Amino acid sequence: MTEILRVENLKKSYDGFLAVNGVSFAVKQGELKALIGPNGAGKSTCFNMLMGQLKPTAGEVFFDGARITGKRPREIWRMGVGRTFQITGTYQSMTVIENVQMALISHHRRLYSVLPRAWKLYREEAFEFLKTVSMQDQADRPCSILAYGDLKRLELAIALTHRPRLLLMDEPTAGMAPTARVELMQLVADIVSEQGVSVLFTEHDMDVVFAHAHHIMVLNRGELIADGSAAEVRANPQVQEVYLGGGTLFKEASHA
Ligand SMILES: Nc1ncnc2c1ncn2[C@@H]1O[C@H](COP(=O)(O)OP(=O)(O)OP(=O)(O)O)[C@@H](O)[C@H]1O
Repeated sequence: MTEILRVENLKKSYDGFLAVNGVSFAVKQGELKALIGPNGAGKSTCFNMLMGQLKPTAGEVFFDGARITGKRPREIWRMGVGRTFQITGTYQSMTVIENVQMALISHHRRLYSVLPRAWKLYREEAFEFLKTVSMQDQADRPCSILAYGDLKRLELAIALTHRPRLLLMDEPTAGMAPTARVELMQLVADIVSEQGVSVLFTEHDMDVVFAHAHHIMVLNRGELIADGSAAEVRANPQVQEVYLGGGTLFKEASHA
């Protein structure tokens, strides 16, 4: 499989404190890969460097073979790296489909020229994206009355309008009920297998991680201590040591 993302010896220092310390890994095309680790391990710092929000202290990031280290977020996004956030960023005053239409208008770079007739544009295309996340029945509902899980699905549809080849998802299921979490990640897994998009996600819910990720990376105190299949990661003594306190990894591992 082709590599879509390559990270080499990435480091981030905050006033001398190495929050990310020499992290190297790759994400392949069509891969659903998780980055896990205890609180403060450096996951968000890592993500923010991949997306251009933070400048690395050292190291390199390549997307589809092109060096993207130090590029601005918008430039990286334009190249085909999408992102979803922990806090959803939809326009509450608009309907579901209008939010997707707005994203499509932005994708086609037509924001200012089309505003007077914006609500007629890309409606059919927007509807197709809503179908991808099974929200076509909610197209004309205002976003302000959506359930949280539906907002997350809408956010996913919005991220897909930019046709990313790599999607970075920072705790996609945070704040959701357990059943809704598994459903959302099943949807992401379906999109990965149907569209060949790659997804890298951080997640605290081990049910979600071990049920869906093709490969799992474990970060601890800024260093990558494991990168492999679910079975390999569970069997890793260093990972076991890190998770022994919370025990979450092993609770889920026992009925997988
Ligand atoms: N702007 C900052 N200035 C100084 N230290 C920071 C800054 N941002 C993060 N840190 C520290 O860097 C370390 C890694 O933080 P980071 O938020 O990347 O971890 P995380 O794995 O995403 O944690 P969580 O799972 O709690 O979100 C932590 O010790 C944190 O306190």
